[in-house]
Amino acid sequence: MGILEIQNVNKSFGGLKALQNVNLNIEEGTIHAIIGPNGAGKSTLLNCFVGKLMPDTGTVTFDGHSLLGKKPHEINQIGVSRVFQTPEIFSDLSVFENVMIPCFAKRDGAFELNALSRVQGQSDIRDKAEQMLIDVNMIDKRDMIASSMSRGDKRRLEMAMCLAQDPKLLLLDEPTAGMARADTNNTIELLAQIQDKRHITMAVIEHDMHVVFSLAQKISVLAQGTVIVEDLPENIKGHPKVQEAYLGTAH
Ligand SMILES: Nc1ncnc2c1ncn2[C@@H]1O[C@H](COP(=O)(O)OP(=O)(O)OP(=O)(O)O)[C@@H](O)[C@H]1O
Repeated sequence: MGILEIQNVNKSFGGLKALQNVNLNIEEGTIHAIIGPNGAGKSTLLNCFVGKLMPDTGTVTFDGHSLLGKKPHEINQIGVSRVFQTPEIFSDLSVFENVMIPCFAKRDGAFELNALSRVQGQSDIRDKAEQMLIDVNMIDKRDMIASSMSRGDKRRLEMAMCLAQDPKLLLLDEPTAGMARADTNNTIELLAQIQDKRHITMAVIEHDMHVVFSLAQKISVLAQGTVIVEDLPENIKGHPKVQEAYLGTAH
């Protein structure tokens, strides 16, 4: 039994079959990479996990709950958080203020912009925000303004904001896209550290094979809307079907 189970998912856009009979199981506590050439259907699949797209047929079940028909915020509340290519942070706020926002939202079920002004005395929120920053090794940067940080540090901050929601599953959509090598390595280290410490399940869509093979414990390869291979990383590299899928589309 996986924490996320996808069965027989199909999705077409007009005459284009973007997903065809997709089956995928993500085991609890693992990092599972979803790879494949451009246009293979990776983002379409991810969008079916977060309530952005409704499959035409099939089921998507997370921790025993069907995700189909649920709104993105409802999916988030049952424990699924998504990390985008560009870190989603509040640029004008400090690192610490950024992390307090999801702490309030988790505690109160919603966040009001004026909540930050009445943070004095809210020691539970402050303690939690501090812990999140310690967990991502950013406590020394708590007073920095978010916009002034490197891409890798912005990613680190965004991860602290995600962790504040106490997710059971993190969906990462090309988390190192456009990063310099140093920031990419920094992000790999961070994700490995988080998984090691918190055993959060992660599904990662990624083109950078250095990232994929550094992190993934299981890899599903999508091509033309179908999962062509699902296996351990050591069996993926030389797999003839994978090589065929990537021929001419090397990244
Ligand atoms: N909203 C849409 N309307 C029409 N076609 C779409 C839509 N979204 C995706 N597609 C098509 O579905 C197919 C799969 O696209 P998708 O973005 O899921 O692939 P991908 O594997 O994420 O690609 P990439 O690695 O380039 O991001 C592509 O042919 C794409 O053009």
